[in-house]
Amino acid sequence: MAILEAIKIGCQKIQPSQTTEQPTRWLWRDLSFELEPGIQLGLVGATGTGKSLLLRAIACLDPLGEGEIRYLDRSLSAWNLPLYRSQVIYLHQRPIMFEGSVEANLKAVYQLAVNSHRRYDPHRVRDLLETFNRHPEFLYQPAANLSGGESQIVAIIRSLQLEPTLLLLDECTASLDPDTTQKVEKAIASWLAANPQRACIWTSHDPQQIQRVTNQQLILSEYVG
Ligand SMILES: Nc1ncnc2c1ncn2[C@@H]1O[C@H](COP(=O)(O)OP(=O)(O)OP(=O)(O)O)[C@@H](O)[C@H]1O
Repeated sequence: MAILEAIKIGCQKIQPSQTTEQPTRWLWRDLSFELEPGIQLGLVGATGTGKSLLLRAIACLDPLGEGEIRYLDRSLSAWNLPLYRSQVIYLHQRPIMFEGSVEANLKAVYQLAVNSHRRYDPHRVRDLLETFNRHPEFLYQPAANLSGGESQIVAIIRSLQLEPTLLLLDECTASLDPDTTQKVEKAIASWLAANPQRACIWTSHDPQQIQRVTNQQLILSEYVG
């Protein structure tokens, strides 16, 4: 069974002004695809073709104009949203950090009701820190002082510790050097290999990265209708 299925989905482009009479323009339309377990799917398309928007629609952060997305054979509208979001995690290029230390940021997600059955696992976090060559003292750094790249690392660890089923990686290595980027790619590959029911979707402005990490690609192009 596919983890995710998109059926004839479409998203309208936001019009510059609500008052002027303009024909509806679609970023993408009639888009259908399936994501099978074990797949790393690359979303490919020029700037502004709606790659982030598609990831955000899958994460239920932006509405679709038409069509349906199904996760584990159930329409997104039928899912309990917090439960869905505990399994399907969207990683933004510029992650939001909460106040407090790195460790406080990693622990904060367990305060959400949907994660209340899970426990913060310091051993798992230590292993993840090692993956990124970070000393355990990194946990005590104030999150407000982190660089863009360090914030991305914390956001990736924050997500991976929750063992999601589907990761939506929106240019998640954009602020990282090549060595750290490689470490992220390895961490994602290990997470994927640990459970055959997992999958992820990448967007990246680096075509070589898309070639390197993904085994399927979906090309988005402007809808001409
Ligand atoms: N909620 C929304 N509904 C419709 N259109 C949107 C919405 N949010 C942003 N847009 C517009 O959709 C277009 C695509 O934006 P998006 O960020 O998804 O592109 P992208 O392919 O990820 O671009 P890039 O490669 O630059 O990251 C932009 O013109 C943006 O203004």
